[in-house]
Amino acid sequence: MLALGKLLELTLTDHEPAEKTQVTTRGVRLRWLGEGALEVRPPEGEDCGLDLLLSAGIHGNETAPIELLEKLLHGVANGEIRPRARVLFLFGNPPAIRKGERFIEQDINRLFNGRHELSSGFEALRAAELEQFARVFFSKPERTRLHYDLHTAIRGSKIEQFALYPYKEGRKHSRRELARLAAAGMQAVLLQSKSSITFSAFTYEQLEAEAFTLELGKARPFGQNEQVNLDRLETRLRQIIEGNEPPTDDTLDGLQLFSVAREIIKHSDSFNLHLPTDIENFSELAKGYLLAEDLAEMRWVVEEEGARIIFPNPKVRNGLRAGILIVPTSAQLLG
Ligand SMILES: O=C(O)CCC(=O)N[C@@H](CCC(=O)O)C(=O)O
Ligand SMILES: [Zn+2]
Repeated sequence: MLALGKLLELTLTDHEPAEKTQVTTRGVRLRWLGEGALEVRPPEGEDCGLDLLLSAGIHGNETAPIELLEKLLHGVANGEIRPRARVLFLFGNPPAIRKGERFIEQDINRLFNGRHELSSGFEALRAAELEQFARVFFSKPERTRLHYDLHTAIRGSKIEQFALYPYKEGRKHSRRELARLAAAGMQAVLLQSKSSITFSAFTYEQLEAEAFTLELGKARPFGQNEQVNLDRLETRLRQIIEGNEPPTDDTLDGLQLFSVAREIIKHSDSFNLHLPTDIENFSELAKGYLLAEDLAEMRWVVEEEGARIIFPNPKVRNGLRAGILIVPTSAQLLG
């Protein structure tokens, strides 16, 4: 296999390859762009016109998605996968991956869409660099742009695999993309209704990509991911990369759709979240339930019918989201 196919090894050992570009026997070009960043270009004449950004390790302890990207990249580098799409592989936070931790100083997935300019430190610089990798990659005109940012969650989930679909004023969520996600094994999609500061929100809002955060199971260390079944996603990604994806029907049967009712923001150190520490994502909360309290007698009481909670986390920094209250929605407004 070409040495550049071992991007994870290079990243884990903090090693810069001597040779930055390598070409497979099939004429596929691999180019190392910087730490944790590798571009794959299909041979001239075989390009199907898709630019696919695959990122993982935005949170360093979420290893199953990193292992999946490593497997796909090995397939490309040893000639088993024949890419017809341009692909950018990104490992988001290499120092955090090396330490097996979510982040070093601060959550990099709260520093996109310009937020890094208001901050400092390693993660702020890396967020700016990731934005630049993505901006350059998606700068070619008249091509289709797709970004999957792969994650696993801190806690277990009643719905194991799901996507978060960013929001941009005036832009409709695509039914075709939802069908593609269902075919890739996603069981639910959360349709966002406001701008955000995550990596997928950046590529969706600023670079005109179709972009998603994919949550694929529970975060565990490298080599301990047998319970995270990524077979359907892997199959679909291979097909997308090879440009031989079977057509999807647009019925969205079996795909549960949710919208955001409210984001729970932690305002102060007095924030108190009234949920068991082991509560699973998508747990239902009854109307009238006192979900959280903060200073100045601020109370978060559930008012919505069918409300569920995802990503509850009282340990986030003040000013950040400490959970999302979601409700079921319909496919009516899809484009
Ligand atoms: O398990 C958790 O609480 C967080 C899992 C995670 O990292 N989720 C992403 C979602 C990004 C998005 O909202 O699109 C995150 O919180 O960054
Ligand atoms: Zn994550």
